[in-house]
Amino acid sequence: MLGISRRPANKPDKRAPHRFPRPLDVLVVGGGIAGLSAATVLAERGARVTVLEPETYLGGRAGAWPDTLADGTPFEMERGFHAFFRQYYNLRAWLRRIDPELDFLRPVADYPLLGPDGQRESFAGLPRLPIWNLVSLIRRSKSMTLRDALRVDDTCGRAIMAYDPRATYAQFDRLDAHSFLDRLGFPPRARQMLFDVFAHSFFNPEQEFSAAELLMMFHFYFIANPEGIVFDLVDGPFSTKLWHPMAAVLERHGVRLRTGEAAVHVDRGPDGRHRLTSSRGQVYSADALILAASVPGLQRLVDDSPALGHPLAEAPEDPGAAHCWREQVVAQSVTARFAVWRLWLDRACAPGRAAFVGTTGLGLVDNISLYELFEDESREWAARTGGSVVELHAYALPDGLDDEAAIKADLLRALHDLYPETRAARHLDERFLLRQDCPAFRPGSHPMRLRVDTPDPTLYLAGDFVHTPFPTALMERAASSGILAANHVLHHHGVAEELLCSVPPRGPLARLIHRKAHHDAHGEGDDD
Ligand SMILES: Cc1cc2nc3c(=O)[nH]c(=O)nc-3n(C[C@H](O)[C@H](O)[C@H](O)COP(=O)(O)OP(=O)(O)OC[C@H]3O[C@@H](n4cnc5c(N)ncnc54)[C@H](O)[C@@H]3O)c2cc1C
Repeated sequence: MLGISRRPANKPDKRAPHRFPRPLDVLVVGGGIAGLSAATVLAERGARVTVLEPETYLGGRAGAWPDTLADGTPFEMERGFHAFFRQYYNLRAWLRRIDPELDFLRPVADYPLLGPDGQRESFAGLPRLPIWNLVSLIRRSKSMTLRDALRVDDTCGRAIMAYDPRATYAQFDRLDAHSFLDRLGFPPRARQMLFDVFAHSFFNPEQEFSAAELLMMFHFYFIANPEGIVFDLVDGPFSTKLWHPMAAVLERHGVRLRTGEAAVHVDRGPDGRHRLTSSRGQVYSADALILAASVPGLQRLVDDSPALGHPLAEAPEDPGAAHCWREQVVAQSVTARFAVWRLWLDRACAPGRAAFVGTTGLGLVDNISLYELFEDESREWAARTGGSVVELHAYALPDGLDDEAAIKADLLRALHDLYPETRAARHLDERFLLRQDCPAFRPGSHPMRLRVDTPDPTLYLAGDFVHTPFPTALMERAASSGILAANHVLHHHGVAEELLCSVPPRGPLARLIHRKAHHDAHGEGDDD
């Protein structure tokens, strides 16, 4: 119905060989989701893969490391709570390597949104069919009526239903998400409950976030998502449930995992292959190089490696391509800082609390999760002590707010208001992370967005800041771009690509509204 379903995003050649015909050395820079997914696909096809990761653990921003509580309990601390949405097809297909049934994922029955004055919205029980899920949400929402929905600005309302990878960016990339939502004209309460909370989840402040990128996110998470607006959680620490098993899979395929070792310089060896020097002074040679580092890591490496981006033989028809690519790398940036605060409380939260709630209009806080309700380590600790493990996130922190005590005071106020039973709780332990390493999607930045391929046919990029030719975001973009990078290497050597899947590439009204753009775009799903 309405052409809305999961669909292939590429067409692997079934007649092509499945494995590399000759040995191929590949270096992957970065041990996050993007780098590890690229490494898996290439190693499965017979490439000799080495992964370099400066941290002592794998997983990047979804990583976890060992720590010990004040009471002596060992635990794994993470970069923060992560939601695994059902339409993360490529991430899930990759994670099936560690467990074909994905038994480590636990469905979340509901994730309420809480706002000021006791406002509450819920995603439970919505129809799975796209558009009707949104209509039902609006119909039952207390913050708006259907009449309000019919009063929204025509152009902006249509844009939500008509995402198109060309037309949407052409029309809305230079506008910021805040101005777009102003123009949309939702009643202020509904805007706060249904839109602001969503926009904030991508770490970028609304005023500094491309409206086109926000529209792509609406499309990916709501309008074209055939799985329903639901997600799953990992039932244990990411290290034990995801990255240790994934490391075992990779090592079985012969991948060399080099943690605690960063890439610091890349040039060409006398044989014309990539020659990479690591922070430990090791030198690695490779036929292909995949850079799956964070934005600052990529920029540092490119800055310190003047040869990067230049193919062995410069294409005569495009002699400045490497220079332009290097400028594109410089143009990337990270967005505002965010805070993650995990607390071990000496008493339980009230029965009936949700594992995760999104929040809006309550100060800095964006969400609260109760770890003992879904994560085995915290469940055991809570059962033993009678306590509770609470994590609070605050994204897109205002410029200049870097006082840890002030951020904590604000978060605590919200926790006490929403969960009054925590007011009397003692903090038995805590961990506070203040970071700035999520990519910025500034208004007008789309033309400078990096792609997986580069001017050098042996050099590829991956990461959640890299453009993919079908709708993706966050972890799904990291995994998809990693597999795309691997696919480029496979294709270059005549080997069959890995299948990728996607939600529909365009919104339900896109054909009607952007008929010309659609005709120009030829096949489904590829706007390149
Ligand atoms: C608090 C928080 C909550 C989140 N919640 C969600 C969520 O609910 N759902 C969701 O989908 N996503 C969520 N995300 C986003 C998600 O974590 C990222 O989109 C994803 O992990 C990005 O993966 P990546 O591989 O692209 O980048 P990264 O994870 O950043 O990996 C890049 C790696 O490169 C390494 N590196 C850097 N420099 C070098 C170098 N010179 N040499 C070698 N390696 C280098 C880094 O150490 C890092 O490990 C969240 C992120 C955070 C921080």
